[in-house]
Amino acid sequence: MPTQVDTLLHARWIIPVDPQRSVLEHHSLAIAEGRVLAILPTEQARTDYTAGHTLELTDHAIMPGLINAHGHAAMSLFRGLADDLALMTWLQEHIWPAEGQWVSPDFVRDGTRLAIAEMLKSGTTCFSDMYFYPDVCAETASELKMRAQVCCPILDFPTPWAADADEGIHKAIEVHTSFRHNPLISIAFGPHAPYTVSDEPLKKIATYQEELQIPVQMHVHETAFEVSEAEKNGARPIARLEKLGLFGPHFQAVHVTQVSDDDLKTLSDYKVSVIHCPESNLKLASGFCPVHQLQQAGINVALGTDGAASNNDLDMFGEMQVAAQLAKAVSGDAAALPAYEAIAMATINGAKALGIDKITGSLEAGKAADLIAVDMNQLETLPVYHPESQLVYTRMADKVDHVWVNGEHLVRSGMLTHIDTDQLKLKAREWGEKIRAGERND
Ligand SMILES: CSC[C@H]1O[C@@H](n2cnc3c(O)ncnc32)[C@H](O)[C@@H]1O
Ligand SMILES: [Zn+2]
Repeated sequence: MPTQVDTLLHARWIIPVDPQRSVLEHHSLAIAEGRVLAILPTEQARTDYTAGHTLELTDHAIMPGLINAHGHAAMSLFRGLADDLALMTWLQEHIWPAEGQWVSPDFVRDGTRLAIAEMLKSGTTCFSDMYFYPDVCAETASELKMRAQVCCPILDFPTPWAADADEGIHKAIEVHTSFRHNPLISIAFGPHAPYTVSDEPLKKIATYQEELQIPVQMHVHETAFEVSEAEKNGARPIARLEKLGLFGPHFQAVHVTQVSDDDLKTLSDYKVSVIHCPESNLKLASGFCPVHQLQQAGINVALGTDGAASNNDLDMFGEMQVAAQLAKAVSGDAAALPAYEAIAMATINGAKALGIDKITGSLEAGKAADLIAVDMNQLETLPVYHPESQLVYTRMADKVDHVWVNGEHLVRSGMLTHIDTDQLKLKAREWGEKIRAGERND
């Protein structure tokens, strides 16, 4: 008797992102109760399983859903507001004033919805966020059935979310408590950067991290300016964070464009993950993350888009392509970051960084059914010798036909099944008009 499952997918290729780096041809994937039940040859699957829903994906590659390991989802409403500027000018003269004027729970809800729709449609099934009103972000992700790590912002100075760092820490613990039992959401501390959070709150975060097992994500060594200014005050940020007791496998260092030999050893010794955001680093002229060097030191490197205000999209396929190309240019080695490794960075390495690799990040029996099907039957993808290469080196975000998160079919034939995109566009235009006119109506 064949086993009854919820969904059966017969695919031309499956890229499970397993340690063997296998690409399976003419295989099928069975989904039951939100999880991957089995991956097996299609011929066998047709006799072993029956399903409520069956899809013949004859021209498709199935792979794990992409994990966007760093971003600021609600900033999608600031997309294109301030372009062609260096990080500190962009932040201090444009973005922080705009955030002071516009950020509210409604702004975060509308911006996060817009971002989630964009991410899902382009194959992202899990994102990490760091923004004000993280409770609203977590609620929105959960409502839209998207997996997320939500990092609660902590800064020394007043923001729309908290008066100071102590209040930020206190509120982070409250948000952690509220979402502790949500299967799609995990909560992290989000101390913004070494130059915006002083030693005392950082020590408190280290203590609470250990006690409550809450991960920590922070912008670290984003620019040479950040590092040289910190050195004038006594220490490089990585050395300072180590001394404050913040480092461990739970720590996610975003950007890391500057690394000395000592920095490299510290990150590797403490098993810190690095989140590489190549497009944002290029656009803000922040520097180049030495991915090849980090990987050779055994450091886990994941990928993120950063916010749409510094990118200007949330397309993880684009991020894989730029990461692979940039690694070759920076190291002078065309073998640096081959396509397969770019895919691993955008999937299993992201899951490892976020501490959810037992749940997602690869296609294995027992893991959540977080996966995507990409149409390879396109003028710019044919013929297909190595599907991984096509997925990384050509434009693929608009070829994502199907997306499942936790077994829920959220994108079907390129269309979001549960989100009204016309409504989202209307809201985005309304915010754009208000922000352009500079008028606030609460
Ligand atoms: C703590 S809430 C997030 C805070 O970070 C700002 N931000 C967005 N992108 C970057 C970046 O690349 N480096 C540093 N800070 C960034 C965002 O505007 C919020 O204020
Ligand atoms: Zn960022």
